[in-house]
Amino acid sequence: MLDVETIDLHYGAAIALRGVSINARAGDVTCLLGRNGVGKTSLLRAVTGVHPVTRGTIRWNGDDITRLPAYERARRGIASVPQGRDIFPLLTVRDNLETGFGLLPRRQRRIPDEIFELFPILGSMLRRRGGDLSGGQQQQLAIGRALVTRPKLLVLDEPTEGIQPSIIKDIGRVIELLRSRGEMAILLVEQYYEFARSLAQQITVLDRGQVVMAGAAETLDETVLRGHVTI
Ligand SMILES: Nc1ncnc2c1ncn2[C@@H]1O[C@H](COP(=O)(O)OP(=O)(O)OP(=O)(O)O)[C@@H](O)[C@H]1O
Repeated sequence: MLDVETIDLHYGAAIALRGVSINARAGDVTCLLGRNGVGKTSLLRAVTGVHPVTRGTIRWNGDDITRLPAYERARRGIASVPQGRDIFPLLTVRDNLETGFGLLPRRQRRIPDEIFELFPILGSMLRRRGGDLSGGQQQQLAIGRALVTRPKLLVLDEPTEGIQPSIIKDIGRVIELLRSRGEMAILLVEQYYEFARSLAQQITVLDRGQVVMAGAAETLDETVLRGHVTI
């Protein structure tokens, strides 16, 4: 279980998050919604340890991880699928998948077959360079790469951005499958409202760095929710 408690986050003197709290538990997709620039990516950076918080606490399965470096959080099972995917363009698909091996004990350093069952395209493209893949294929690779580390918290930043509808459906199916096993917490940032709504058990809405709405997806008023996320 992830517990983010009243965090602030700054870029220099500018405040990007103010008193933000959010939880994410195994078996749920927790979706973070909000317009452009409200702080969604900043919250994910705080969780993954890419950017420090200036106030508040982040706990993971009861441990205070607020000051832990990103690699130590990754080692504890927090994996990230970043916005823009960050695929290494000159490395092959296999090499991209293997970049997570450093976190794993030696005996676990193999790519689970399951990743090729979830994303068959990756199996057929293992020797291709990452940069030669389409945007949708790169997104699948980014998710596959995160799964290689056997995460317990999967953090996804706008996985549908710039992706064709058929691959969006595939990605949605994979997220739902991973969730349904009940072993993984999934924290999803999305701008594509219907996609988010169809997957989420919990929803938190940010506006100008603050939480303006939060709760179980079915309890939130659709009209108010849409009002917060549409431009
Ligand atoms: N590295 C940075 N340095 C300075 N300001 C930043 C930096 N990254 C983000 N910001 C600012 O912090 C605020 C929140 O940005 P953030 O990227 O977290 O929002 P977001 O909700 O993820 O937006 P988007 O949907 O566009 O990705 C914005 O005002 C943004 O300009």
